[in-house]
Amino acid sequence: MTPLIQISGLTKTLTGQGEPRPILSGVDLTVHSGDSVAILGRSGSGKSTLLSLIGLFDRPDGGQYLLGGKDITRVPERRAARLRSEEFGFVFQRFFLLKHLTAAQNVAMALVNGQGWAARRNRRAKVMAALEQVGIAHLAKQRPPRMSGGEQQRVAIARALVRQPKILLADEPTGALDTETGALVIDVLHSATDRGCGLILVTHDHAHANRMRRVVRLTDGVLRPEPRGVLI
Ligand SMILES: Nc1ncnc2c1ncn2[C@@H]1O[C@H](COP(=O)(O)OP(=O)(O)OP(=O)(O)O)[C@@H](O)[C@H]1O
Repeated sequence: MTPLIQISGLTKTLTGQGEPRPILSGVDLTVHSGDSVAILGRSGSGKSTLLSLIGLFDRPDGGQYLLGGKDITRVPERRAARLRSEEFGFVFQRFFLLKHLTAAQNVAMALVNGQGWAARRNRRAKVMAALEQVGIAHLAKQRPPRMSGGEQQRVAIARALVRQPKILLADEPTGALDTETGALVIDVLHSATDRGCGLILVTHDHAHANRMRRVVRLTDGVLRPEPRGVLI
């Protein structure tokens, strides 16, 4: 079966104010439908940089990136924007919810606005299904300031899932949560893979990483498999 994501020899050098810094020097990564991969690595090793390339927020300098078998290594921004919204769901450490909107309204923000009663009914059904999927349908009318951190992150995950993305990219999604709540959020993210979604999780938490099918470590600009049980 064609992999969802097939990355080979990806390179990226970042040019800030100082000298250009090679961050990725030949990353290989293949993700299939229903796969889950945790990316570990010390702070500054380039995990977020890699995720931004996978999520098409930026382009690599070299290597190849195939999405569903199609070469998107140098995709122009217009098509990248469409792919970002149609193929990917994003979850970050910060929840980025609008405080004055309810949970359901926050999730609905991710859907294209359609006019008329049928479009509204369809949108509402999708929103409720996404909230149901993350276990907080009962909080649909609640606003973020009255929700716990874990509940807010689940709203953010529902927002990422409502368009039924093929790939879920999560960058430190438990960074702002306590251990127990974080584990629950990892459960919710992982359950998306049961429906065929591919999940890439960047985390510092070894226990959370160990919940994924595969664990890799970004060191010296390349991804290496992390032996199970040697997570320190
Ligand atoms: N736009 C940029 N220009 C120059 N350097 C950058 C830029 N963005 C990030 N960097 C540097 O690139 C390196 C990799 O950053 P990145 O955020 O990808 O690491 P990370 O592994 O995600 O780190 P952390 O675990 O702390 O989030 C860091 O040293 C960072 O300071």
